Amino acid sequence: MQPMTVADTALGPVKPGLPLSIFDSVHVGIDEFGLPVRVPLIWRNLLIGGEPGAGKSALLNVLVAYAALCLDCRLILLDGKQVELGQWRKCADAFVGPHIVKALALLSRIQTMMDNRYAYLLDCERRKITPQDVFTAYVVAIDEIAYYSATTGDKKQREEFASLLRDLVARGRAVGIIVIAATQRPSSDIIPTSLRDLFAWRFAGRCTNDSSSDIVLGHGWANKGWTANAISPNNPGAGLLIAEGGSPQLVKTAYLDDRTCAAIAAYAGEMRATATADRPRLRSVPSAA
Ligand SMILES: Nc1ncnc2c1ncn2[C@@H]1O[C@H](COP(=O)(O)OP(=O)(O)OP(=O)(O)O)[C@@H](O)[C@H]1O
Repeated sequence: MQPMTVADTALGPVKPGLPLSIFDSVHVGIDEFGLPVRVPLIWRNLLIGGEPGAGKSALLNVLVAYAALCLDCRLILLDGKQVELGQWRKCADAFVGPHIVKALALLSRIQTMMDNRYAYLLDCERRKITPQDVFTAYVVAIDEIAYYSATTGDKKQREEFASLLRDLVARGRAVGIIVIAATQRPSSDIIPTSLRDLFAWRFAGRCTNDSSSDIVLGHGWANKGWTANAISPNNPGAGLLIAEGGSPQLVKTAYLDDRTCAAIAAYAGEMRATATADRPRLRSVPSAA
């Protein structure tokens, strides 16, 4: 089977006739003028915050769908609810549900891989991964940070999760580890400023107040008139997107319903099985929680 192209997926424009690549920008939706909004993910991380029902998982699924169709990218999924990202589990190197011990083991392994990749780059006198590199990028998608960092397990485990996550977000970019994390609890205990500022991209779906919106976007934006609290609760998928150093932009995210996700996941799973049959995978953690 041939790798899927943009014409097949309508997920965003890349070079016609070529498979999707994580080194290209990902179509995430449209702006208030109806123009496409694209986000380059490689060498960056993305934080998604907002109240329940704001459309966080929907955006996460759009991004994971794109990544699943990229043969130059592997998937790691952590989802306390299991069903938000569960459709992509067959495309993923690892899928962890509501299991803090497995989540910690998985993040530790990724941390080791990250250190090894840096050692390799150092030996090569290089600073970051390139499209033709010996190793592929990883998208680490987490639906509900707070589940692992503030809800499940004991205090030590939650703190260890927060610390591993912070390290991956802080150091993973250059070696192709892209963290995309969502939370319905944009509060300072879950997203302290020091962690928030490590995310190059931040999307705030509707938030319950200005302060939650600022916790996702950055301090002071609400005072300047940019608050995700102003987004209608009847408009899921609408939110403010900000890139590091930029200003917020109103976006309505793309949406893939469950059937479409299932179809893309089946296609991507088959494509990956064929393409990566001879490659080692990050398989130490069993694929179900
Ligand atoms: N971009 C979109 N366009 C149209 N509808 C959307 C969009 N995003 C989300 N929705 C609708 O909103 C519903 C809730 O979205 P979603 O599950 O992504 O919210 P959430 O923020 O992840 O909620 P929770 O925090 O409770 O998991 C979806 O089932 C869908 O019907």
